[in-house]
Amino acid sequence: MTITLALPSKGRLKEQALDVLEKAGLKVILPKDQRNYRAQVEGDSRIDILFLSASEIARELGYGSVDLGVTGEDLIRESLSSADERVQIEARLGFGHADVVVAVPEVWYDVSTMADLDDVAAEYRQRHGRRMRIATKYWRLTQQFFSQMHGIQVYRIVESLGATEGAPASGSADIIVDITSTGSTLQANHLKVLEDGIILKSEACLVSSRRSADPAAVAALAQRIQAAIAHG
Ligand SMILES: Nc1ncnc2c1ncn2[C@@H]1O[C@H](COP(=O)(O)OP(=O)(O)OP(=O)(O)O)[C@@H](O)[C@H]1O
Ligand SMILES: O=P(O)(O)OC[C@H]1O[C@H](OP(=O)(O)OP(=O)(O)O)[C@H](O)[C@@H]1O
Repeated sequence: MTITLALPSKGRLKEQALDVLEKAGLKVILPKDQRNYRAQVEGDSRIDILFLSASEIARELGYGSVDLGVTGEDLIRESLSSADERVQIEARLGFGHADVVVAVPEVWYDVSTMADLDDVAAEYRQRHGRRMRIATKYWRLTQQFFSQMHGIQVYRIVESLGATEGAPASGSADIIVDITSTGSTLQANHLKVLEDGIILKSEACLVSSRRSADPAAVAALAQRIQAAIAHG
């Protein structure tokens, strides 16, 4: 039986994911044709490597169609309901660090906490004739954080698939929930993170599916990678 291990096909997580595997003695033989999304590990035919986008990896782990994968924790928690019942985080990999945060315009001088934002949201309709709008691609994390954790119910999510930080200035939303690492994109767009507005501190993780057909083999492979990380 083979194990399917999914790796990011592009973007910021790809190279470091390959490096981690190499440290564990798993050298991925990259296909000559960049559009071929399958690969093998040198000297080990029991592992099938599949290159997918980081968010697809999260979804496929949830379905159980891949056994093990490397992706951001933000994408795991956003893409899967009851994530902990469907997947297990086997290791935090020490790269791809980024926080999912609530940010508001810097000029909202009276707003520095979620409690302040709750006050604003409550008054918003009266003042502006509509609900406060939040631009994000993180629907699930936003709803959990606002509604369940902070009891804020009066808002509307405006889906944003890119350049989210530009939404308040362009007028398509009032505030945002997005990922930040250096903070420079927020700063350039005159947005500030609320003091208690960190929803999730994310990093790249090695994640296993709880629906795998061969849990013992998956656990053994995960452990091999964990051991390599532990030994630097
Ligand atoms: N500065 C950053 N901005 C965005 N994502 C970051 C940053 N630093 C680390 N990450 C992590 O990288 C992930 C995005 O990875 P990548 O850029 O490869 O994906 P993508 O091309 O946006 O993926 P997809 O096509 O699946 O949406 C984020 O979800 C997060 O876990
Ligand atoms: O805090 P910072 O270091 O400024 O990083 C945060 C920004 O980086 C990402 O966008 P990116 O430009 O990489 O494009 P993306 O939307 O395709 O991820 C992310 O969506 C933020 O906008």
